[in-house]
Formats: sequence, C-alpha cells, structure tokens
Amino acid sequence: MTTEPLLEVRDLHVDIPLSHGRLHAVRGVSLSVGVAESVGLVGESGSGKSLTLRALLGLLPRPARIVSGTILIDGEDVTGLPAKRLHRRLTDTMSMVFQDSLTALNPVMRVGEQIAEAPLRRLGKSRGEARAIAIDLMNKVGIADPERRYELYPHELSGGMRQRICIAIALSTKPRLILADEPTTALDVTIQAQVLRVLRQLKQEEHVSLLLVSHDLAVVSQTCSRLYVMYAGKVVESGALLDLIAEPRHPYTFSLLRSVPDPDHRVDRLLTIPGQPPDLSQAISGCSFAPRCPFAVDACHHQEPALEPAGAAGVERRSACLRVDTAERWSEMVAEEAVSKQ
Ligand SMILES: Nc1ncnc2c1ncn2[C@@H]1O[C@H](COP(=O)(O)OP(=O)(O)OP(=O)(O)O)[C@@H](O)[C@H]1O
Repeated sequence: MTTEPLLEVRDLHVDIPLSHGRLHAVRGVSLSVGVAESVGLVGESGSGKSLTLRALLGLLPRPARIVSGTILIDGEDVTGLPAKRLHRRLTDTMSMVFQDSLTALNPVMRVGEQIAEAPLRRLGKSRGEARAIAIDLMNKVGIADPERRYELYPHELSGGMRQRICIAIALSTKPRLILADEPTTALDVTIQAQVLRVLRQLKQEEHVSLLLVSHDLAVVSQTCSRLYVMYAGKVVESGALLDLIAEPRHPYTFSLLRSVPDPDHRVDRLLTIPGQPPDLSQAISGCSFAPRCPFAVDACHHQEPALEPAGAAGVERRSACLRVDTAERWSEMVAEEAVSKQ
C-alpha cells in the first residue's frame, strides 16, 4: 500500500515582473513532504527557497506571482478549488514561521493573546479556553512560567523566546505541517539549537511535519531527514540527508558541503564557491551551475539536465547533472586539480 504524501508540489513556477521583462525566480520546483516528516530546502541566498515556501500559502511578496504549478494535499489536487476554499484548505493544513520574530509579532498586543487569537476566532473557543490552549502551547514550545509570560509584549522577550512564541502561534491553528523560513538565522548558536530542538520535538510528539528553508546545511542536518537542494530556482538534487551528505550527486551539493565549516579545521574547510549564480531575468542555456562547476564539460553549457533518479537509493535520490556518473571521483578530481595548480 502506498501512502500519499501530506503535501506535494508539482512543477511550480514563480515569476517577478520587472520594468523590462521578468525574473523567473522559481523554475519548475517539485517536492513532497510526508506525514510527520522533516524535510529541508537548502541553497544559497537567491536560489528561490523563500518564494517556493511562500507560494504554498499564498504569501508571495508583491509583485511575485505563481505562473503555474500544482499543489496536492493528501493526494488531492487543490489548485482548482475556488479561492476562498483553497485558502482555507491550505491554512488548515499548514502554517508558517518566519525568520524575523520581531516583525512577525504585533508589537502592541500581549504575546499570549496573539497565540490565543486563532483558537478564539478560527476555532470558535471561548476566551478562557483560548487562554488555556495558548498556555498549553507555550509549555509545548518550552516557555517556562507561561502564565506570567502570557502577559508580556514582544519587546519584553529575548529573540529565542519570541521565536518560540511564533512557533506557538503557528501551532495554534492545529496545522499538520509547519513551513519555517530561516527560523533560527537571527539567533545565536546556542539559542538556535534550542529552537531547532523544539521543532524536532513537535515532529516526534505531535507528528507535525516540517518543511524547513535554510541556507545553512548545518541547521538542516540537525533537524531534517530528507533534503532538496535548490540552485537558481530549481531543485538540483534530492535525497535522504545521510546519503546526500555522504555521497553528493550534484556538483553544487558537493561544493556546498565543502563550504560547511568543520569545527576541527575551520579555516581549511571554509571554502566559498567561486563565481555567482546566473541572472534569472535572462534565458539560461544548459545547466545553470555549469559556469561555476569544477566538473563541467562542453555539453553542460548547452544541454539542460533533468532531475533524474541517481544512485542506489532509487527514486528518492535524484540529481540534475550530466556528470553524475563521475560523482564517486569528484573528491579525487578536486584534489588532483589542487595539486596540479601548486
Ligand atoms: N519582492 C521581490 N522583488 C523583486 N525580486 C525579488 C523579490 N523577492 C525575491 N526576489 C528575487 O527572487 C529570487 C529568489 O528569492 P528568494 O527570496 O526566494 O531566495 P532565497 O533562496 O530564499 O534567498 P534568501 O535567503 O536571500 O531569501 C532572488 O533573486 C530575489 O532577489
């Protein structure tokens, strides 16, 4: 028996109209998130991660717009539903946590009331019930002394506490999936680890799925079991976290992994990927990563690779690279190149 994913996105395209032409920011992204699964979406700044996430909840910043794409919930295509029903279906299923908790929260409303708002207005609870739900949620996200903190305003809390409040607000509509856009980027490393722990616990204890956007592979590695790697508006590789880290099957993932600082050898391993991503307002010929790719051959500059099954892990493991058959030798090839330059 096959179980349908909770969320599936097929061939999503998002454009941003410009004064001259358009920026094709999301170029055919497909992804899925299972029930109680934590999935990461990683890539450099500008790769289209946030727009992909926001498109799912109709929260695209103006003037960005969805050009095409299909969203399925529990295997049902919801894209054709009338606007109001679609909105309700999406917001019943998912809610979002943003990077900047200070702008996400209402500065003149007590934090507890902000959590209680959805139970009160959307779920039809009484004031007392909504307050009890909010306090319970504050407990769940690890806020000590929730009765006292219920009465505080956002500026009276630390960044980590505010982000916990945002997670509690996201949970207040009883979503099955949380979309989190760089939820810990603004926090220091210790607080970041605590907030990531909260997200992991929600999955384990409440079976809430997670789609986590981050430019930081270390953050995603602590939280997710499956990854999609985005480059220039497309998914270039996907697979189980451990497979992907052990054996990257796309040169971009390979380069990204080499750029993760290793705590023991910080300086040696902190490599940046030379070059810039392409201009997405221009047509791209061939593989978008080819100009920065250490393994590109002529064909890579002309032929666009499809995202196809790659490696022993079957359909879960996909890569969009014409050179994928040489992946096992990439480390060696880079080492040889470094020696030849000496
Ligand atoms: N409101 C907007 N107006 C114009 N361009 C935009 C807008 N929002 C995003 N873009 C552009 O769309 C592309 C994708 O942006 P997106 O925010 O999805 O990237 P990202 O991978 O999430 O990176 P970051 O972490 O920097 O947000 C980028 O080139 C960005 O500059």
